[in-house]
Amino acid sequence: MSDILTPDLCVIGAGSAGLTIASSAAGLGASVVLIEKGEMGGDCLNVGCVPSKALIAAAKRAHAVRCAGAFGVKAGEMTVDFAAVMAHVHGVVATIAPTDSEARYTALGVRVVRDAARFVDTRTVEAGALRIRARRTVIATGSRPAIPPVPGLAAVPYLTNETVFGLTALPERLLVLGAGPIGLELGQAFRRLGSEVTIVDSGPPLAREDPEIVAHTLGALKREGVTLHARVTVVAAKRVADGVALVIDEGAGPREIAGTHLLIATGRKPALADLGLEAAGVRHTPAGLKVSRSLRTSNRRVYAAGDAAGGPNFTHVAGHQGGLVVRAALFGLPTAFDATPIPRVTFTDPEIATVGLDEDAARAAHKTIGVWRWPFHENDRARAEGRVAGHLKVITDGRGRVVGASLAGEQAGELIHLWAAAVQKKWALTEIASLTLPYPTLGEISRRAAILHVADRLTNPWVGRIIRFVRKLP
Ligand SMILES: Cc1cc2nc3c(=O)[nH]c(=O)nc-3n(C[C@H](O)[C@H](O)[C@H](O)COP(=O)(O)OP(=O)(O)OC[C@H]3O[C@@H](n4cnc5c(N)ncnc54)[C@H](O)[C@@H]3O)c2cc1C
Ligand SMILES: NC(=O)c1ccc[n+]([C@@H]2O[C@H](COP(=O)([O-])OP(=O)(O)OC[C@H]3O[C@@H](n4cnc5c(N)ncnc54)[C@H](O)[C@@H]3O)[C@@H](O)[C@H]2O)c1
Repeated sequence: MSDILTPDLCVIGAGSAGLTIASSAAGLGASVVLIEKGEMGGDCLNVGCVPSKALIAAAKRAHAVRCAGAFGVKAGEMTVDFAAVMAHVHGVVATIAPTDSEARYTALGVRVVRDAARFVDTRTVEAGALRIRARRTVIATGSRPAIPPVPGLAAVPYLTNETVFGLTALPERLLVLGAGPIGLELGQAFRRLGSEVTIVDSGPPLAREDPEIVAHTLGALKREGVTLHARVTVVAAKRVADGVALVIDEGAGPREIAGTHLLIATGRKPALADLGLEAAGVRHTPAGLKVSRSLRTSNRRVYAAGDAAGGPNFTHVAGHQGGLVVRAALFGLPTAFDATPIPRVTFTDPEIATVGLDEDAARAAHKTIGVWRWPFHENDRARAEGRVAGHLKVITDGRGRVVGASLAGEQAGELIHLWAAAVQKKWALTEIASLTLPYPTLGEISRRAAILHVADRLTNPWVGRIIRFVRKLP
């Protein structure tokens, strides 16, 4: 007979969501069982954010060496040692791994079970020889690459984020299917490391972002030699002598583009297979789980968080949702997940960062809006660094409160922090205009955009009247 555990909380999946939930719940004194069938740390640590950003960091160094001549620095002929690049990537993963490890979570008081979990009834989860009958269970099983139904694709070798970081040799000619964050981040990184890169998408690149912002990154990719075919029909995939070919149609009939390797980056699907959701009474569709705003499933004892809950698929969203689930599951407190004020960053060069409403959504939500832009080429630090591509775009409501911001440019992922605070705390743009910020920094871009709004207000006829009145005073 199997052992039965009866904790307060059973968490399935030790990725960003599951780890946040397990550590916070254990820290609050709850008894927690955390079940993981693969690597502790999930996608982000092992095959997602961490290795991709480490690869991007190596590629950035290669690019900096190539561009050094513009600063009067001659570096000689540059070579990339791909094995050493991958050693750096795996080294970064290894340095972070102890934070997410079984040993650390056990020390925090969490019972870690290394096995596949599945529901056997509405309350009980089975993992190997164990049965866990918890007060509340959380599905934090993440997502897997969604493989599109392109004819012939199943018969050709392809990479996904789950295998690309295992490459031991630099792909000579890399085809990337999908121009979302994964396709563009990895496509640019491989190009900088020396691959020929062609990216293909059936829609627009980075469709969720503002096209005027995305344009800066697309310009950089083109200048660096990445070929992009957007809004094309992908007819088929097939094997060719030295690799793989995609048959695409851009309106003039089908034609073949070939590569030595193919990377599929066409989105994600929640990882829900073999979880016994029927036995659990957890309703779901092929698109994912049905969850309420408080992240509760159709079974009142079962919650979901992170990619498994349907996204948006970001580590900080998984962590944020984890916090909400702990509040709801342990304390019965009301919670509601709202994706709008959560920022996101695409780590291309230039980076793209966004928070809140875009211009169209703001127009739909507010009677009047303000749109304020400031370009990087007007910033002294950006000029000194030779990093002048990009601009900031800020959206305000009729009362001058910040409802959204988006930018492409150097360190956009850092610069968005101020705007995330402004959106989340409902600051007026005048508050940012009134800040005194250090010179010369990229962050001054934020204040310059905000000052435009103040200047606009100063053209108000009332301001002239006040000045004329004050003039008359002794
Ligand atoms: C290439 C790439 C780059 C990314 N870059 C970024 C980035 O820069 N910034 C960002 O915010 N986000 C990024 N993301 C997204 C981020 O990785 C995910 O949003 C995040 O990992 C989701 O966390 P999670 O806990 O929901 O799922 P996961 O991290 O996927 O964890 C789920 C865990 O559940 C386990 N599991 C599944 N089923 C079972 C089962 N039946 N029993 C036991 N265990 C199970 C899995 O093995 C896995 O370890 C990136 C993703 C990819 C693919
Ligand atoms: N910097 C980050 O935070 C970061 C980085 C990487 C991934 N992620 C997360 O992971 C998620 C998945 O990333 P992604 O880039 O795989 O997905 P995505 O959904 O963002 O983009 C997929 C792209 O593939 C295209 N596509 C889909 N089917 C296609 C087909 N049959 N033929 C051609 N093109 C097709 C879509 O039009 C889309 O542009 C992201 O949405 C994001 O949430 C985040």
